Amino acid sequence: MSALLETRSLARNFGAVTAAADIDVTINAGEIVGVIGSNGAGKTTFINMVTGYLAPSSGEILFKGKSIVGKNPRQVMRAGICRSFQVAQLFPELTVLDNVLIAYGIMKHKILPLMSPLATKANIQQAEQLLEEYGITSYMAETVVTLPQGVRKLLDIALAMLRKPEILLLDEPTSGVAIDDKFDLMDTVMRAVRKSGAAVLFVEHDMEVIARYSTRLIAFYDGRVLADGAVSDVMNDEKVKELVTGHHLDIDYEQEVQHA
Ligand SMILES: Nc1ncnc2c1ncn2[C@@H]1O[C@H](COP(=O)(O)OP(=O)(O)OP(=O)(O)O)[C@@H](O)[C@H]1O
Repeated sequence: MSALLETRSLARNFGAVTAAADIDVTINAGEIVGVIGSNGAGKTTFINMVTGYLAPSSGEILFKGKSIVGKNPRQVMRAGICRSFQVAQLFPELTVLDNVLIAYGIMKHKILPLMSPLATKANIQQAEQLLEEYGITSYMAETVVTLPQGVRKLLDIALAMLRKPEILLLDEPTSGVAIDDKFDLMDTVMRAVRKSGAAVLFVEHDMEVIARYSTRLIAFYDGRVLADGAVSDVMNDEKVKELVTGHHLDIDYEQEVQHA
């Protein structure tokens, strides 16, 4: 079976700073790949390169066997790779409904159709369905700026899922979300992901979230892949413990994964 996404010797420098070096990562259909790494390890740089927001200095990115290096973010998105951001990319002064309608408008017409109305009955119905799937219908009339962080994150991810991507890349989906709400948010996202069949790569600092939802784990350190494999193997890797997670954690990763 050929990989859905494959990077080969992917690298990116910013002047003298090596943000990514020699990154060989493969994602297969249906995988839920967690990514960990301390601040500055290169996780966002990796996502930015794969989604066309940042040009690699060298290396290759293959999606279903074809190079996507040089494609812009919109082309990558249309090809089937969508993403969310550490800080949700939404129109903060507009309502949740308006944000969804604009996303639909851009998706259907490629550019925002200024002359044709977005708020048609059919579009609103579709938007309501989407918001219902993510459990945020009650926020429909609220402006984004007033939303709790978890709802913003869900909305951002819901909009990324609109295009029915084959791969969804999530950059810290639970950052800034209250501890009690993290699992609810991830349960909602994973339910939608399972329904769509998309593969997921998600960057996450919360090890309990990683342990519960990942089917595989990659640890980044200093712009490189330090370890890649089964969650329990990576978490028990001595280098990962020393350089990424520290020795203090006491989570039974086997148990967590089995019960996710
Ligand atoms: N636009 C940029 N210009 C200069 N240096 C950058 C730029 N973007 C990232 N870097 C540097 O590249 C390295 C990797 O950064 P990156 O944001 O990918 O790390 P990260 O693992 O996502 O960190 P965090 O967990 O803090 O988000 C860091 O040293 C960072 O300072």
